[in-house]
Amino acid sequence: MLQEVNRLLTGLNCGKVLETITLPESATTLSIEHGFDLKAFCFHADKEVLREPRVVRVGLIQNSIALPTTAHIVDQKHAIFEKVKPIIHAAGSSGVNILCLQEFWMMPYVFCTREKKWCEFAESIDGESTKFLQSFALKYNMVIISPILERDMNHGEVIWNTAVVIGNHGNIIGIHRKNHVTRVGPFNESTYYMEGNTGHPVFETAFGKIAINICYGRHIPLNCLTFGLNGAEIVFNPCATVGELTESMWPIEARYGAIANSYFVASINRVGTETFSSSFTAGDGKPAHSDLGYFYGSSYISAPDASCTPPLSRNRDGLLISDMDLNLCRQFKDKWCFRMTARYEMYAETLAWYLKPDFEPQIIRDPLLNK
Ligand SMILES: NC(=O)NCCC(=O)O
Repeated sequence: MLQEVNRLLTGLNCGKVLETITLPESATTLSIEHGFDLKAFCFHADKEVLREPRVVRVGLIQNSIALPTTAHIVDQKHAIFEKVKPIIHAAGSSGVNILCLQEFWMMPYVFCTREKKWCEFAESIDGESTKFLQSFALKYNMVIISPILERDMNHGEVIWNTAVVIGNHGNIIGIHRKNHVTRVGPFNESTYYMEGNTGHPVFETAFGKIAINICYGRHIPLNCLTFGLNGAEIVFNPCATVGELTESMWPIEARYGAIANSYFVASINRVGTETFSSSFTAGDGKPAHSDLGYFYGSSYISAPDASCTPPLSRNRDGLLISDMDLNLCRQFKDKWCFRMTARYEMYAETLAWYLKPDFEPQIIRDPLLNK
C-alpha cells in the first residue's frame, strides 16, 4: 500500500522508491549540534554498456535569517555566514560535489518593502560572500552556487539578482542573472533591478553541466526549455517564496520542468517569517503588514523520470543531499523522444509571428456562434 502511495506521490526511480544514503558521522554530528535537518537520497540510472555511471553528489541548503532585520546590515550578513558555515562543512564532509544556496542567501528578502536602504546589501561578484564561499569550494573540492544581490561596479553600479558559480578550485567560473524579474503581489523586485542580460548559460563544471534558473523563472516554460537546449543536466532553482502565493505550485512545477526537459531540477526555498520595522501593502486592498508571509522551505530534487526526493521540512534549516546518475538524462531522452517529437520550427515560426505588431491569434470561429 505504502509503495503504491509512493509510486504516485514521489514516483519510482528504476522501479523503486528512492534509496536513502548514509552520511558520515561528522555530518550528522554537525546537524545535531547546530540544529539543522540532514536528509540524503540516491537517484539511479540503468546500466549502460558504453558509458560508466556519472554519479554526482548534490547538496542544497535552506535556512532562515539569523538576526532581526533591524540589526546593522553587516551584522545580519555575518550572522548568516556563521549560521550556514556548519551546514557547508556538513556538505563538504559528506563529499558533496555541487552545493547550492538559496536565493539571496546573504540577506533577508527585503524587496517587499520597496525601501532603497537595502541596496547596501549588494556586493560585487568577487565580494565578501563570494570570498567566504571560495575557501569552502577549495577546501572541499566542491562547486558552489551563490545567489546574491549583485552590484555591477563596471556598469554604472547597477544592481542585479545574480548567481555566482564558484568552481571546485575556488575560482569564479561565471555568473547568471535572473531572467524574469518578479512582479507579483508584494514581490516588488522590479523596484531594485532589471531583467538579467546573461541569457541561459550552462556551466561545464568538473561534475557535470549545470544551469541556474533563479526563482520566478521556473514558471516560464520557454525559460526552462532554453537551459535544456543549451545542454543542462542539472538546473538549480534557488528561490524565496511564500505559502499563500506558491505552496500549491511548488511540488508540481519543478517536477514538470525536470520531465519536460530531461534534466534534474534542484529546488531551494528559504525558511521562516521575516519582519520589517515599517509596514507595506501588496496592492491587493488588504491592510498594510510588516512581513511578506511564511517562507515554507520544502527544498527538494526532481528527476527526468518523474521521481523526486521527499522535501526538507517547512520550518527548519536543512541540508538535502542527493546522488544522481546523470546518465538518466539521456536515457529519458531516448525513451520519450521529447527533443525529437518537439516541433521547434513550428514554435519558432509562431513566436516570430507573435512578436510582430500585426499578429493575430490563430482562432477558427464556429460560424454558427451567435446564430
Ligand atoms: N523570489 C521570487 O521571485 N519570488 C516570487 C514568487 C515565486 O515565483 O515563487
